Amino acid sequence: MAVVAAAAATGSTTRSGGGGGEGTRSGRKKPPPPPLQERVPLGRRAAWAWRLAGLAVLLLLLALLALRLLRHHGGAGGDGGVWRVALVCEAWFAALCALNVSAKWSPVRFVTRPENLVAEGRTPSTTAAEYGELPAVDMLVTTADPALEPPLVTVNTVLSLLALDYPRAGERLACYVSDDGCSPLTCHALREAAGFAAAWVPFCRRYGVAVRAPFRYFSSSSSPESGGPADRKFLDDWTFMKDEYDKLVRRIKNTDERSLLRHGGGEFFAEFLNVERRNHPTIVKTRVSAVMTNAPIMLNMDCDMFVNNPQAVLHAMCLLLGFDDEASSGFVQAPQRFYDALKDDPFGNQMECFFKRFISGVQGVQGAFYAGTGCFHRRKAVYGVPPNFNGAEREDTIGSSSYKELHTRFGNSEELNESARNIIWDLSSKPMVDISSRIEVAKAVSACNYDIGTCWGQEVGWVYGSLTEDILTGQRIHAMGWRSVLMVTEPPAFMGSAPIGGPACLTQFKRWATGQSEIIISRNNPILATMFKRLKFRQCLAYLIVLGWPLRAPFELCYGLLGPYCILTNQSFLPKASEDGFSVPLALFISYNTYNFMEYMACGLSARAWWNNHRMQRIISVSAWTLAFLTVLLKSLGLSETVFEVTGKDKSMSDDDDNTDGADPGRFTFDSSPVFIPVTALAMLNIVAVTVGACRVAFGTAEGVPCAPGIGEFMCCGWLVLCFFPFVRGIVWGKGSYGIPWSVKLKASLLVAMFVTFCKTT
Ligand SMILES: O=c1ccn([C@@H]2O[C@H](COP(=O)(O)OP(=O)(O)O[C@H]3O[C@H](CO)[C@@H](O)[C@H](O)[C@H]3O)[C@@H](O)[C@H]2O)c(=O)[nH]1
Repeated sequence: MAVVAAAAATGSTTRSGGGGGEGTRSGRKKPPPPPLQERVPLGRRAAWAWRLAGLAVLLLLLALLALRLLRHHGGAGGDGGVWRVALVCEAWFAALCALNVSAKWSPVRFVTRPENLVAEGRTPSTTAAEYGELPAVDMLVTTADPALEPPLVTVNTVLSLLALDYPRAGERLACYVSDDGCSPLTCHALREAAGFAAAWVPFCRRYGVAVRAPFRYFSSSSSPESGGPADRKFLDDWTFMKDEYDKLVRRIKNTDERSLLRHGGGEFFAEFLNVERRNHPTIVKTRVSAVMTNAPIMLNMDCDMFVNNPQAVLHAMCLLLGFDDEASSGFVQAPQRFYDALKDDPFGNQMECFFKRFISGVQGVQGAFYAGTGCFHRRKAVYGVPPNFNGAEREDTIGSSSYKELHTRFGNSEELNESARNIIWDLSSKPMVDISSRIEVAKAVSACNYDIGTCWGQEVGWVYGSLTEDILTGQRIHAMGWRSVLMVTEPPAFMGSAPIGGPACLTQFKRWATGQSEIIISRNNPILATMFKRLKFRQCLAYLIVLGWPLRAPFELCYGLLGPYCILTNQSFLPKASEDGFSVPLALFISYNTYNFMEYMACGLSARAWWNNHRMQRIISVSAWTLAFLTVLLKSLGLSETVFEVTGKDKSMSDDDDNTDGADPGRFTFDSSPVFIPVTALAMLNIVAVTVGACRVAFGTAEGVPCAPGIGEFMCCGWLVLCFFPFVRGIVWGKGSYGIPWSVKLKASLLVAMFVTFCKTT
């Protein structure tokens, strides 16, 4: 792992201590300060309408379960076996639905008032001192692979962070970049960017630039809007900055990695070159920044997430400082938003409805989940300190039990222990005169074996043991008794790139699901955290929904197989149209989809976005979640290991010629990965089943064999064929990356043949 520590905006290498104060307070009586945030619950009527709609779907699911229990022989044409399988799957769906109703029961949002951070009577544009003592923030950017994450992407993120609006930003904001790829190119690019930042940051602040990632700023208009002589200076500055940025881009692109290695990649890079790459989040995000700047607040960013709202930190401060009780905001998470997002979310990965409906609901319980990027943490929460920890334990003198405890928790570095003590007991640290004097200490604490015999990775720092370390770490913070807040701003605080294309999207979903299953089967699962710690019961239920994604795979797969199985074996698992019970599954199908559709409408999304997300849910559960489920099963048997496959970021930024392939970026693409086999097989199977069923309807009666499956089974198969349409197209007429490779088709056909044989023998 390589670490580059970049001093903040003005290039200053000094900073004051990170006092976590809530502004200066004088002794004389003053009216209460204006609020920094406002809690806005959903209107009563709207809230009840959603609750009742959710309950209606749940009741219909329960009615279907009751129907199955009453008619356990499966009605006409059923052998009872398929009804029992359907009963188990539907019981699972009902449980999930109940969890969802609970999670969305009391949605809340918070409105932030950064203008009130300024002392009364002043305008937001006044000098830094008028903001009082706002806490320092360490901003931590991670990158891992210079090929998948071009250095220019990281550079833009860093530049946008350095240019944030914050009082005394030069002293109070520090930016760290960790590179698990140990790339000299990334290191070199950052050093080049540091020079550019010296001009870029003042330019952004002087002209109030809205988006401070240069690639976005300069791409939004080919020339600045100017209205006359008054803008002449701006025009000159703009042209200068554009030229400088173009030069920076050229310098970064034209750098040859070998020559960098020959001539040495810079002293910081050399210093950290030998540090092992593993468990980057805890090592770099917490330990290195702790011994250097030790800000009480930490902002975590993926390398492709640039600042889209220059006041993002001020908004976050409203939520970190604006509650009477610090426990209300252990961390503040901004929703993930994506720039140049494809229209109507064809890959179902923009998660707008998820954040607006589900996370807003969870916010009414114990708070938003930690989503890995765009999150402001209190450092003490990351250190595993419970909220309002008071100082009965303040005996921090050498030799006392708390001193020994610090060593056990944080390891043997005196500097790290001192910084931890300052954070835990809210003491202000001495100003850091020269952060470069801490290089040796930083190297010592960044060693992977520094963890041994300490609580790092378990009770302190980011938690090890899952590919989704973000959810796990957030859950641990909640289990300490902290709450969290979703920070919704206009414009959105941060923006990143969402992967496009089938392989990248399904790989990401598979990785997430693998990490989630790792949590659920471990001793870190939310049920234990509720039983033995302070995770609220309903928050635990909300965690179970998300962590249980991969566990849904076997149920969805079984349910998806029931339709074809019944048609192929001439049975039914749903009541016939002529039977009384038919109205129950029909009403369920209509009400579930209407409820879901209305959620998308309420979020201001299109009908197409709803359909794309619905379709992708079916595809993901059968493909990515099924594979994740199997991966974790093999891992728990000791037969395989899980690996973090990094998501490719926006290459168009650094590789202009690379983007010629994407004629239709919204169209599903394929490769020979095993993740495509299950859906391909299921798509084929459903087509076979519908064809066989149609033949039986047409010719079966003439031969005296009545057709047992009814309209329900045909609808199930037809619906799945519609959901899997991108695969059907890929099987039948897709060309190049739009077509499913023969190897996948062959393996899928083999599975279909096996299933049909199985149907024949039963
Ligand atoms: O060994 C590694 C692997 C990844 N990363 C960085 O981690 C971040 C997230 O990786 P990415 O491949 O972009 O994963 P995503 O699925 O897009 O990220 C989401 O999911 C991750 C796992 O839950 C979280 O860590 C992220 O913050 C969250 O945005 C990126 O900046 C990477 O450079 C490393 O630093 N070291």
